[in-house]
Amino acid sequence: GKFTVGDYLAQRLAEVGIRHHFVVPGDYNLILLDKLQAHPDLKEVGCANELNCSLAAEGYARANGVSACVVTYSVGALSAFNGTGSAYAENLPLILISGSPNTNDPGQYHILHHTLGHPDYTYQYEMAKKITCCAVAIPRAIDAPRLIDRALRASILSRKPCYIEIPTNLAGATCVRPGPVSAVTDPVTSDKNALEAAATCASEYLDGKLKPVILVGPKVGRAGAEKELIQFAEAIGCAVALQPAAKGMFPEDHEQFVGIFWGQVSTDAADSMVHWADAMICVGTVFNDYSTVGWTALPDIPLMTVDMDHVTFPGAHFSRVRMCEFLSHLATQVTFNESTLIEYKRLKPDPPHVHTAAHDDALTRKEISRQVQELLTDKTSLFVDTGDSWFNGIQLKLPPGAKFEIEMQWGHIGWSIPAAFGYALRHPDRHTIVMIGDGSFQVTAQEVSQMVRYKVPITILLINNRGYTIEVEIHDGSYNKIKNWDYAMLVQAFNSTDGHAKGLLANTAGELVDAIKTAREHKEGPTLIECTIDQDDCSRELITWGHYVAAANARPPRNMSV
Ligand SMILES: C/C(NCc1cnc(C)nc1N)=C(/S)[C@H](O)COP(=O)(O)OP(=O)(O)O
Ligand SMILES: [Mg+2]
Repeated sequence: GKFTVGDYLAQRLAEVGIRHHFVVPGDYNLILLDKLQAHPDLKEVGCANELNCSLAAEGYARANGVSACVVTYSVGALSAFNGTGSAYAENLPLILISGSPNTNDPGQYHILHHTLGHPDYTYQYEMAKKITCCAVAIPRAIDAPRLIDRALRASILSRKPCYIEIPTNLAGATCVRPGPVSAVTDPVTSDKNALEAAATCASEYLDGKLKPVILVGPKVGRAGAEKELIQFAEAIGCAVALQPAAKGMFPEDHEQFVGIFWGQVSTDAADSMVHWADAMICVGTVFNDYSTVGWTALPDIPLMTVDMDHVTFPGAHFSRVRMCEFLSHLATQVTFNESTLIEYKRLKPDPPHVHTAAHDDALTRKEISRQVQELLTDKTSLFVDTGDSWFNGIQLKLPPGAKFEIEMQWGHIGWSIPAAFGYALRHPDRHTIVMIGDGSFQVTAQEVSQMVRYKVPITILLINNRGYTIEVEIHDGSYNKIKNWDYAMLVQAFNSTDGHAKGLLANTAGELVDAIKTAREHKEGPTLIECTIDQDDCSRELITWGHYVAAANARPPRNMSV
C-alpha cells in the first residue's frame, strides 16, 4: 500500500533504535498507532494512563538511549508532559508524539472534544516548546520528513525530549520515504582546535596542583562517557568521588572510588577528600539544592568542568568539545598524580558492622538494607524512588556490573514503577529491583498491572512507614498522612483471571528472607513485598539532609521592606 506520514515516523523510530513504543490510544492518534503497529521492529506497549506512559518511556530511555511515548491530544498530552519534564531534567531523549485535530478544523472555528472549548488548538504545541529541545506540529504531509527529522536529531544530539504533533488526518496521508538515518543520528564531533586548546588549558589548570580529585556527575551516563571516564581516571590516578545522582556510573569496587560526595550525608568519607583537594575536575556534574544539601555542600576551590559538549576552567570556556572525546584525549596527556588516593587510603573508614536481625525481629530499615545488599549482583538494576529509599539506596555498595537508577533532578514520587517497567522491557537480561515508599507507590500503582500483562519479573520492595516521611523531616503537618492500602492484596487484584503478580507482606526479618526467596524464583511476573517499618524508622542521613533543605527553603525574600 501507499507509504504515509505514520510509516515515515515508524521507520525513523525503528532506525534510531526504538523497539518498544509506549501508548495510550485516543481518537486523535488511532490511525497513527496503526502505522506504528505495522512496522515489524516496533512493539506497542499499552499503559494505564499518560503520566505512567511518559514515565515508562523515561525509564526505557535510560536503558535504550532513546524512547517514544504516543498519546492523544490535550487530555493525553498534558499528563504526558510530566514524564517529558522528567526526561528534560534527567537529560533523556524521550520523543513525545501527540495526535491532534483534523487540519480542516482550525479554519472552520470548530469547537472540538478534549480541547479547552475554543477553536485555538495551538496551546499544546506552545506548552510543549517549554519542556522540550524541539517542538514541531506537522501542517501538511509534505512537511513531515523535514520536521520529524529535525525533532529527532535535536533530541538525540542534546539528550533532551522533543515533541511531534501529527493531525489525525495526516497520519495516513501519502509521504515520501526517509533518506539515510545518519542524517539524523550522526553526532557533532569536537572542534579539533577547541579540543586541543582545552587540553592545553587542562594541563595549565593541573600544573603545580598537589591534590586533584575527580567529581563525577549524572551527565557522564547520559553522554555515554563511562568508559572514557575510567580511562582518564586511571591515567591521572587520583581519587574519584561521585555525586548521588551519578551512583553506578563509575565502578564502586574500583580502587580509586572514594564514595558518594553528598555533603553531610556523604558515604565513605568522600566529603573529606573533596574538601581536601586543591584541584577539582567535575565531569558531568549538576549542583542543585538537593545534591548540595541545601547549598551547604559545594566544592570550595575553582573548578575545571567537563560537560556534555563544552569544557570550562576558571577564566576559560571551550565550546563544541564532546565529553567522551575530551576525556580520552586528556588521558593521553595528563600527568599521573595519585596523592589524593594515597591520602584516602589513610582516611578510608572501616566498613560499618552490620547487625543481622533475628528471624522474628520486627522489620527495620537497616535490616531491609542488609537483605537488599545481599540481593545485589552484576545483573541487578536497582531503582530508588524519591523518599528515604534515596538515602537507603545511596548507602548500598554496588557490585561490579550492577546498575543504579535515580531521578534526583525531577524527583517525581512514583516515577520508579513505570520507569522500571519501561527499563525492564528493554533489559529482560537484567534483574530489575525497585525500592519505593508507600506514598510514592500510591501515585503510579496502576503500572504494576502492565508488569503483569507483559510478564515482567520486577521485584518491588515497598517500604511502608505510613506516610510521607521525607516531608515529615523537612516540615511536618497533617498533610503528610496518607490512607494505608493493603498493598499485597492490591497487586494480586491486577491478576484478575490471568496474571502472575505476587503480593507478599513482611513484618519480620524472617518474613522478608522468605519473601525475597520467593521473588527471586518468580519469573512469570512482578513480586511486590510490602515491608512494614516504624514511622520514625528513617535514616539519619534523611533527617540531616531534611533540616538543611528546609533551611534553604526558608530563606527570607531579599531586601524585605518591613
Ligand atoms: C510527597 C513527597 N514529595 C513531594 C512530591 C509531590 N508530588 C510529586 C509528584 N512528587 C513529589 N516529590 C514525598 S518525597 C513523600 O515523602 C514520599 O513518601 P514515600 O514514598 O512514602 O517515601 P518516604 O516515606 O520515605 O518519604
Ligand atoms: Mg512513606
